[in-house]
Amino acid sequence: MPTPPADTTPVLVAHALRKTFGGAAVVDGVSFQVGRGEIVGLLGPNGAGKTTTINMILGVLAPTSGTIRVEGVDVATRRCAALERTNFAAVYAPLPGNLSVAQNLRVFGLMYGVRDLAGRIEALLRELDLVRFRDTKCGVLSSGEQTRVSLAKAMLNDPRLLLLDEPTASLDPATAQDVRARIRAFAARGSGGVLWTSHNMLEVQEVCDRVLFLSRGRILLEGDPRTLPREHGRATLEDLFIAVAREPLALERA
Ligand SMILES: Nc1ncnc2c1ncn2[C@@H]1O[C@H](COP(=O)(O)OP(=O)(O)OP(=O)(O)O)[C@@H](O)[C@H]1O
Repeated sequence: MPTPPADTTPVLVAHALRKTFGGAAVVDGVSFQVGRGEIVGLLGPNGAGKTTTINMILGVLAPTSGTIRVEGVDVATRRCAALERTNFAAVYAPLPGNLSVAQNLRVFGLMYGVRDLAGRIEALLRELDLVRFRDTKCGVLSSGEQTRVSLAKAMLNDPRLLLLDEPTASLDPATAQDVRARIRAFAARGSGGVLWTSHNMLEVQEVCDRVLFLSRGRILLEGDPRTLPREHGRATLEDLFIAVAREPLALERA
C-alpha cells in the first residue's frame, strides 16, 4: 500500500492575537505557527506577554481579538476538542500536593481519556525517573521532582501541541539535559509540536528550531536561534535578548 502523505497542518496557528487589560494591550497583534515536529521558543523579557499568550492558547484567557487553532480546531468555539490535543507544564501550575504522583497522573489521565492508562503511567514514571516517588504525595517532592511530575502529566495524552513555560527552570543541569532530550524526542516523532518559553538562551539555542522574540506584546524578531544573532549584529542569542529587552525600538528600525 502506498504511504499516506504526511499531515502538514500546523499544530498551532495563532492569528492577530490581542489581549488588553484595562485598555492597555499586553499582547498586541501576534501571529505565528508551530509545525509538526517543531520546537518553537517564545522569548522575551519579563512582562513581554509570553504567559498571557500561553493562557490564551490554553483557553484560560479569552483573547480580546484574534483566533487560535490547534490542528485546525478553533479554541474559542471548540474548546474541549482543542484542549484534548493540547497539554501544558509550568512551575506556576503545580499538581495537587495532597495526591500522590500516581494518583495525580491517574486523575489527569482519566480527564484526558487516555487509553491503557496504567501502562502509560508506568512508562512515564520510568522515562522521567519517578518510579521511586510513585506513592509519594506531590506536595513533599522537591521542586525539580515536581517539575518532572508536571512533565509526565503534560505527556500523558500524547499531545499534538505541548506548551512548556520554563520547563527546566528548577532542574539541576543533568536532569535538565535529560528533560531536553526527552522533549526533543517527542518533537522528532513528528506528530506533535512544542511551544517553549525559557530565559536560558544556551538552552534555547540547543533545543529550539525557531524562536519568536516578544517585546511589549509584539513579535519583534523571528528566526533560527543559531543564525539570528549574527543577522542582527550580535555575537550570541543572549546579547540579542539583552538588546531586545533594552532597545526594542532600535531593533524594530534595524
Ligand atoms: N490579569 C491581568 N491584569 C492586568 N495586567 C495583567 C494581567 N495579567 C498580566 N498582566 C500584565 O501583562 C503583562 C504581560 O504579562 P505576562 O505574564 O504575559 O508576561 P511574561 O512575558 O510571561 O513575563 P515573565 O517572563 O515575567 O513571566 C505584564 O505587564 C503583566 O503585568
